[in-house]
Amino acid sequence: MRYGDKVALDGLSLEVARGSITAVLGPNGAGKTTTLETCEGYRRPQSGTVRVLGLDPVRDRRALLPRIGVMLQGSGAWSGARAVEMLRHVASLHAHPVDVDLLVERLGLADCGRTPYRRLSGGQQQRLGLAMAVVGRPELVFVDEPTAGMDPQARRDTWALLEEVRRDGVTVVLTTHYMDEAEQLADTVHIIDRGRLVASGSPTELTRGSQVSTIRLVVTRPFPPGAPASLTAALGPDVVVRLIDELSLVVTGPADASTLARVSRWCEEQGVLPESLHLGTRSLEDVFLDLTGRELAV
Ligand SMILES: Nc1ncnc2c1ncn2[C@@H]1O[C@H](COP(=O)(O)OP(=O)(O)OP(=O)(O)O)[C@@H](O)[C@H]1O
Repeated sequence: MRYGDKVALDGLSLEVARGSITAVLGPNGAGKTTTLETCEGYRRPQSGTVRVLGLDPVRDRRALLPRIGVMLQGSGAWSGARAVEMLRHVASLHAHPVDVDLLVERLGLADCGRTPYRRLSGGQQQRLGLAMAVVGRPELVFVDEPTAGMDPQARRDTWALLEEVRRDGVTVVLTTHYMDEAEQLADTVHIIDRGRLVASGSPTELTRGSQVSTIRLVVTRPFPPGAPASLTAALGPDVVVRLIDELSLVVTGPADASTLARVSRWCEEQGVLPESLHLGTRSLEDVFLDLTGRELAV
């Protein structure tokens, strides 16, 4: 898939199993939205084949549309319409919509039901967009960055709703650049970078099979200058110390109990107070870093 000379998707090949939640994970500009828009029939690829529920999304658009739900980035709603009014209207276009009041309640939109769309907060607009995508009981729903801009509680509510949708037998394809979202929700994750597929599998498949684990250290006050170098010197050459921000860093390597004890001793010597010290396995973010040499969060 190209935009003029710009290659947005390059030989991307992936499948989605019915009834699953599939996450397309990648940094900004990786090609996630283009992938969804191509599946939704908004874009026709210059080469390659796309089938959605066995149909060609461009040629068979009329047959496909009633069977899929789409949540676009930025929703596509009318700015003056009231939230619940708009949802009722979308529901009325479908043969067997879900109960609008229940959906409104479920997504915490009851308090802002009479608010015009343009006055909703970013998170409320996102939730309304999701409600409009699922209200028609689609077989398959595409959701683009469902929790972008939401506070932690709204994110968890959205995750719960997407899991509920999946329990009802609906296939969910979502894009995200939050690895915790993919880890939490997805049965299968496709990691894409610069328009190419770099890895596919369940979160467990992608993160296991390695002796490498991770220590995350969060401190209460900014690290002293030169902290990564001095911690590396204290831990030896087998580990990699990455400063995430002025209050947190990640140690990757044979992160066992003795490394944990040495990190803790280093904190004492440096006069920094740990807020948390967490030993875990590799995250999807680490997998992405291994595969591409770059951070996922950009
Ligand atoms: N209409 C367009 N015209 C030209 N280039 C485009 C257009 N839409 C996207 N691109 C480019 O194609 C590439 C893929 O963009 P896309 O929006 O699919 O990425 P994304 O992974 O969804 O990013 P984000 O997380 O920022 O939404 C990017 O380099 C982007 O700049």
